[in-house]
Amino acid sequence: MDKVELEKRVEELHKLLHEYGYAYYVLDQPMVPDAVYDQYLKELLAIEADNPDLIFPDSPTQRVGGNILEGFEKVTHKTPMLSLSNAFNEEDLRDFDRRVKAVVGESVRYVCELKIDGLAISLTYENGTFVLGSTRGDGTTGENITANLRTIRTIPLRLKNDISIEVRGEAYMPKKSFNKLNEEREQKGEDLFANPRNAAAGSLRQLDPKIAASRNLSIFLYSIGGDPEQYGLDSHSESLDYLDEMGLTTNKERRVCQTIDEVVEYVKEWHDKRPNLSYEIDGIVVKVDRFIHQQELGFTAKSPRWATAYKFPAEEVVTRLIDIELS
Ligand SMILES: NC(=O)c1c(N)nc(OC2CCCC2)nc1O[C@@H]1CCC[C@@H]1O
Repeated sequence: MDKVELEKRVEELHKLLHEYGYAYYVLDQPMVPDAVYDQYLKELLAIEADNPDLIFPDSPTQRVGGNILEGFEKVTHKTPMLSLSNAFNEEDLRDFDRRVKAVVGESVRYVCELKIDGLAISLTYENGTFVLGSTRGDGTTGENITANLRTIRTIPLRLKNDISIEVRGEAYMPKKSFNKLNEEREQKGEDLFANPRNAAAGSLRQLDPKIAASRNLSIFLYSIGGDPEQYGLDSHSESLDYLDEMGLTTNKERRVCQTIDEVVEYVKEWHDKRPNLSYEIDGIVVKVDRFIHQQELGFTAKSPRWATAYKFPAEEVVTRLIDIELS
């Protein structure tokens, strides 16, 4: 093939492999057998080996970087990554609802989301390509962990549309991966991670991306940084559907609630269903849905007045650490 035909073939292989990867990792519905995926990947690797100028940052071959970093650069977030006020019981939720209605009136609508117990991160895409990933840090300044985030298969290296957008979410380690990792560490006499959140944070702080790649991390995205209305969106629930359309992963258990009674119902339902989840949650996040209402409510110094986190009590499990000490 001449150069032009090679470029065309590389573009075709990118498109195929991104589509197969999305179906496999995000939808959990493989489109082709692994052997077919591997064969296309091998073809792309061979073309890239002979034509390094055809290696692009969003190539599926560029997920696990080669070199080990010296350290992490600092990243200043364009808009601060806020924290959440807490609610500990039904009364706190109803107080939140009263405070919200005092400002925006009776027609307020909420979105409830599972509160993923992981590490808050930010992803920046330019013209559809993933260019920067960082930790929340202190809310204003985080660490550049792009190389490690590229290894997370549910983070697309290229969006469905060539938009520029910053999105925020929670990177997490599924319970099964956490237990398997601790079993391996126990075999090797290494100290254990206390919980999946620490394991995810520890994995994303590795300077060698190969280690992060081996930890089977995943992610749920839950908000757009900056002004979501620039994408023609009027509410938080719409923005989550928009992220889905872009090929980003959001948590499908979310629910739009027309009243605080429905919110209370959702909280009770997930308090009972929590142990069956394949990942850990530490509560429910309740957000006012319409952006005009969010703007009327505004922020305190560190968290929005239009959102709160209902915290579940710590899960009643005897941790493996105690098991080991007693054995
Ligand atoms: N952990 C979560 O699942 C979660 C969520 N589903 N939604 C938000 O909304 C942000 C945006 C407005 C203020 C907080 N934050 C979440 O986690 C935050 C990140 C930093 C502190 C909380 O853990």
